[in-house]
Amino acid sequence: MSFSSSPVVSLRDVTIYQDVQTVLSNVNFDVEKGEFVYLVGRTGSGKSSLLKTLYADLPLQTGNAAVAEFQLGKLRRKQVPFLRRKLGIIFQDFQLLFDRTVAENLAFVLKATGWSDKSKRKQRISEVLMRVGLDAAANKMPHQLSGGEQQRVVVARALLNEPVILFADEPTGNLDPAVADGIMKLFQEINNHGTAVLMATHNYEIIQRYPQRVLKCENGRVLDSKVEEFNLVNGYQ
Ligand SMILES: Nc1ncnc2c1ncn2[C@@H]1O[C@H](COP(=O)(O)OP(=O)(O)OP(=O)(O)O)[C@@H](O)[C@H]1O
Repeated sequence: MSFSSSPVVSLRDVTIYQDVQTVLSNVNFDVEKGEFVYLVGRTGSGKSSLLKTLYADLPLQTGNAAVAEFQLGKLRRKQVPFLRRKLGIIFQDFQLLFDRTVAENLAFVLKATGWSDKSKRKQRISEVLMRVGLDAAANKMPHQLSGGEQQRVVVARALLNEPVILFADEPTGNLDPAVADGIMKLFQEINNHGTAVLMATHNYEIIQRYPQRVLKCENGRVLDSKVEEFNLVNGYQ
């Protein structure tokens, strides 16, 4: 049995590309188990490209990176679903299936990730919906829910397989401040239960209200508040 304490994310001398364009270079950082880290930077600075590389949507071409104990440089296409099962991924646009109920949206993911027992699926769906405060919404269609409630369903979906880390790209982007705050509280609670979070955001107020370590994409580099001081304020446009 192994009780590994290796970081959930570890990058060494990584270059992030979009096609042949270099977006970020010399990227070096770790995210430890249970850590909460923000990712900031102006629009186009490379936040989404970095996240996409971490969940193997963009290939790792240069440097070494490990995520949830998978070496990204050596990852074959057929291994990608196994990596993704260890991750929770949350986008700004909700990407729910609008022709299915909330429970069916969640069941779809469970079936695709090997949950063959129907009663276990049902049980897990009710657990995650309870966790995000939406246990009464299982049989509703997504369009019957508010934007904030839809985002909670997305968070519930990301929690289905008990991920070691949540990657969230602007999860509060389209939400009004009070609803965004509710989503942040949910993230904090999930983090307090041991899931690491790496969250890209343009929302300076949220970082002020819930201060955590910050990684900042700037001029093709990633700065880390853990190792150096930098100006936070100009990373949000
Ligand atoms: N699919 C793509 N094909 C080619 N270039 C892309 C693609 N997506 C992004 N880029 C380019 O890569 C660079 C980084 O973009 P990225 O989306 O990672 O930035 P970001 O920091 O997430 O921006 P935003 O805050 O606006 O989401 C930009 O120059 C962008 O134009």
